[in-house]
Amino acid sequence: MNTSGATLDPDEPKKKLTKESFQRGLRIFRFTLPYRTKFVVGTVLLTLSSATTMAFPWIIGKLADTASGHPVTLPNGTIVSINQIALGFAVLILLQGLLSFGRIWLFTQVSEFTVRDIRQALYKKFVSLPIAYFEKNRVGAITSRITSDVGIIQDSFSLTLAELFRQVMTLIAGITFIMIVSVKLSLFMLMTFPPIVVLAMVFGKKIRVLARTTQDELAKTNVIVEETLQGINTVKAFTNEQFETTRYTSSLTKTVRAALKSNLYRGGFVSFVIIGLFGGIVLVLWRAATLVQAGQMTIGDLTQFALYTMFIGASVAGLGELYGKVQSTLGASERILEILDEPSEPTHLPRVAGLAPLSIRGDIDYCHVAFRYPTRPDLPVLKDISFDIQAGEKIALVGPSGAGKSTIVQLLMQFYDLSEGKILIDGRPVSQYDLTELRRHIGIVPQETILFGGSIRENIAYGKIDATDEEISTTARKANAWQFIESFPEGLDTLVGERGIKLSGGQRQRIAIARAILKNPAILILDEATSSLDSESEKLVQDAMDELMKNRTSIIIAHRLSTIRKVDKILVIDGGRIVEQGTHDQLAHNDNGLYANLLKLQFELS
Ligand SMILES: Nc1ncnc2c1ncn2[C@@H]1O[C@H](COP(=O)(O)OP(=O)(O)OP(=O)(O)O)[C@@H](O)[C@H]1O
Repeated sequence: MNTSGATLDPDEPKKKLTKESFQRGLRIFRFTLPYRTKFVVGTVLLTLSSATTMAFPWIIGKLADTASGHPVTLPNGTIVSINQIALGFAVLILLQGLLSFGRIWLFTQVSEFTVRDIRQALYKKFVSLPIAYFEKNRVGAITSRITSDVGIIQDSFSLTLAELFRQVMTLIAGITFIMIVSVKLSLFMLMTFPPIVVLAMVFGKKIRVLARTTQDELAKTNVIVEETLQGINTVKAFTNEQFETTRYTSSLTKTVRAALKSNLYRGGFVSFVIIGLFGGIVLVLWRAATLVQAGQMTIGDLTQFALYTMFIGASVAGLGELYGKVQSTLGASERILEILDEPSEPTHLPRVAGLAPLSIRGDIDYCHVAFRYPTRPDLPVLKDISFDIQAGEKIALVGPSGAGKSTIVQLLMQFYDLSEGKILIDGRPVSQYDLTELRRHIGIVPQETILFGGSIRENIAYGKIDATDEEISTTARKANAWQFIESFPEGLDTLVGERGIKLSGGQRQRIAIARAILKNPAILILDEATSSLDSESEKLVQDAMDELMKNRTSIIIAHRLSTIRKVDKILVIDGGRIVEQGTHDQLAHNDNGLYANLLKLQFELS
């Protein structure tokens, strides 16, 4: 392991090779089933090409014998000349080239198609997992499943498997051949192997531990880069460039120290392999030479023996490396399968055939709802929340930060299961609705509008994927967005930049409103932005929201109390409970009430 980071996987300890992990890991092979014909033909080609390679030392031996006066005689008595052997050799090499090409082409196809299918299955699984899953797992760790883990599987289908197969074949065939050539010499040679293998395993283990330390250190340096670049404004605002550079440098130094230590052992290992392996070969050759001298072996046999011994040596060394790769592959495949086995949300995408489209009036009823987030089970966020909204009514949730307002509306979307109580829509518990159908009828304008990196047109059409241009422009007008869209030279085709950074906050909000208008939901959730806009944008956004709320059941999470004077009912939330409810006028006159206090506070602030 060097510091290139190419094999960086900080969270992923390699799996121990056990029977269970092997069996579990092999389940990834079900993805190759559709391409099994290609896989089988590829394996046949691989077998043949390995067999041709194994014939090389044999032919070279025969050439040496013919040259030294021991020609090959066919069963019918014909003597084979050097030219004929060389011609046969050339044909074999040609064949080997063609077989290798076929094998690589077929295995590449199998690996590319399989990996595409695994990525597809993973992505489909990601988007269908419940929100709670993403809160329990870091997004970086999840995305590395679809990138680095799948990459490891790809390597293993295109290279590792073939290599493993070839090395094992080489080892078996090599040992068989040298046994045929000279049993005595083979036993002598094989005796030198066990000590080398045992020492190599001890070395290998130490190197793995050190390589992992290097990976961990490297991961830490990457975290610093990521953190500081994401928060570059904060770094600059606090003039901490020098501090961060020093922090990064000291982390880099640790990485380099770890990498050097790891590579010291690695270098030692390589020189040990060279000395051990080649030393062994020299020892065997010395023994073989004495046998030739004593007339117990021909020069051809000696040549064959030496070449097969080198093949065996190379395959033993190769298998050591492959062992590590097989471990990584099994680990990666287990992690991928773990995600694929996660239970999805019970959505029905696309729509179930024959299911009548759901129509919703928009009556909402919260009955004694209590809730704790799955990631923080000891913190009751909502306690006994009960209220009802008639279809078409508008209600506002107000209260201090962290009171539980956003949580209340998230539960309506069924992003989490309730801890206690129930929520009814049109008199039916939300849990009984088809999740996809239900969410189709709920629109949301979130506090922080996240736009996707495409054009304004695509971002508005996110509310209705098949919307026509006509519908998009009408909607943009209703959302008070048309004016600024028109002022851009590229109009609807203007690209909004990553997460919409090329637009102002007010413009982003109006796009989000347009999106929601296009979706045309029966129930609407408006999570008011906390950051205030200038009064002109504020008015534009407010008017757009009013347009959006027409004829829909609307829940507004309000931060600016001035915007909710006209709503039918205000619920004041504090500490996960409804502490007051009523119209603006009723609550404003309750002098000791929280609402009246909040109102006073905002008045003073403004
Ligand atoms: N995904 C989450 N996992 C765990 N706890 C959460 C999660 N989201 C919110 N909380 C906690 O739940 C409580 C209520 O949060 P919520 O976002 O509902 O408050 P809010 O009233 O909407 O606040 P604000 O006005 O600041 O948006 C807070 O204590 C918060 O820390």
